Amino acid sequence: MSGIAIGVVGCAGRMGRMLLATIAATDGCRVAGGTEAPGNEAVGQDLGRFAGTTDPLGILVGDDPAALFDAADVVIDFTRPKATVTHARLAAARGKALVTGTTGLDAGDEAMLREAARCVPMVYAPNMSLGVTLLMHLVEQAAARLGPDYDIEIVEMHHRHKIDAPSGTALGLARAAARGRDVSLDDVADRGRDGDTGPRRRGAIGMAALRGGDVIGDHQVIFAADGERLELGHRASSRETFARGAVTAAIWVAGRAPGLYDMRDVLDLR
Ligand SMILES: NC(=O)C1=CN([C@@H]2O[C@H](COP(=O)(O)OP(=O)(O)OC[C@H]3O[C@@H](n4cnc5c(N)ncnc54)[C@H](OP(=O)(O)O)[C@@H]3O)[C@@H](O)[C@H]2O)C=CC1
Ligand SMILES: O=C(O)C1=N[C@H](C(=O)O)C[C@H](O)C1
Repeated sequence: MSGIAIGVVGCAGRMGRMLLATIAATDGCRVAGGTEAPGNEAVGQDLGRFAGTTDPLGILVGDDPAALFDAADVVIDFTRPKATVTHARLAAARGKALVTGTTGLDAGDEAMLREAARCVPMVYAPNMSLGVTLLMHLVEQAAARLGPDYDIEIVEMHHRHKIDAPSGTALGLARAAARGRDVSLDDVADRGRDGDTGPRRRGAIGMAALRGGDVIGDHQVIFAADGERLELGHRASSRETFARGAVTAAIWVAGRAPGLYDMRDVLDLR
């Protein structure tokens, strides 16, 4: 069979299903298989059910990620932080490329990803859409030009099922703004205000998270000064935009040198 063989871990999830459908519809690649954790009711069912194809794909959902890594050239992971760390270790052990869009990883999880990426190529990005990748670039430039008289606030809204806050994208945008100002985000982040907060700290980068309904992903970055406000934003109206970015990343990363890449590398926006 021809084309890059792409496996999907977490293939029955919201992004997993969209990824299967996108791989099946994209020239130059094919579905190598998919997994869910042992005990998940999707295990043993035909992948076509989750890809939304009219015909079965003839591949069953598995629960053994090592077998999937062996069958694939690249694996895409949109799961949970601890599962992502396991998958990154497996990628390194099996010598296969990994694309991961999972958010909510802590500093230790990210250190594990960097370690695994010493052995294999890996793309890790909190938002795989072209629009958000460009937005991060624009936010960095705006933050560099406007300086600390412009208070930076980031507002995000997502569906009621989302389990991490602020979103990975909001943190990525905050990091981009901090880069633009040449400061460390850890020193200036203000991740949610409540109660007797006192006045705003000069130079702080604020983040606020809203949750509700079926919102796929809205992000707004506000630069508020005396007399004016600049607002840069993005609204995702379909998960397809993330899936297309992830499949583009999978095709791009296959056969690259080991290293930890992000969507700026994939889309040549460095
Ligand atoms: N970078 C980007 O562009 C985007 C990133 N995301 C991120 O992707 C992640 C997933 O989002 P979403 O698809 O909405 O979430 P879902 O909960 O719908 O999907 C996650 C899937 O992974 C499964 N899973 C959990 N643990 C394992 C494991 N060990 N092995 C295999 N499968 C496992 C879950 O199963 P179970 O339900 O049984 O736990 C579930 O089916 C989140 O972190 C989200 O923030 C989302 C959209 C875009
Ligand atoms: O959980 C989601 O749905 C999304 N998560 C990502 C994030 O945390 O930034 C990206 C996207 O906004 C959808």
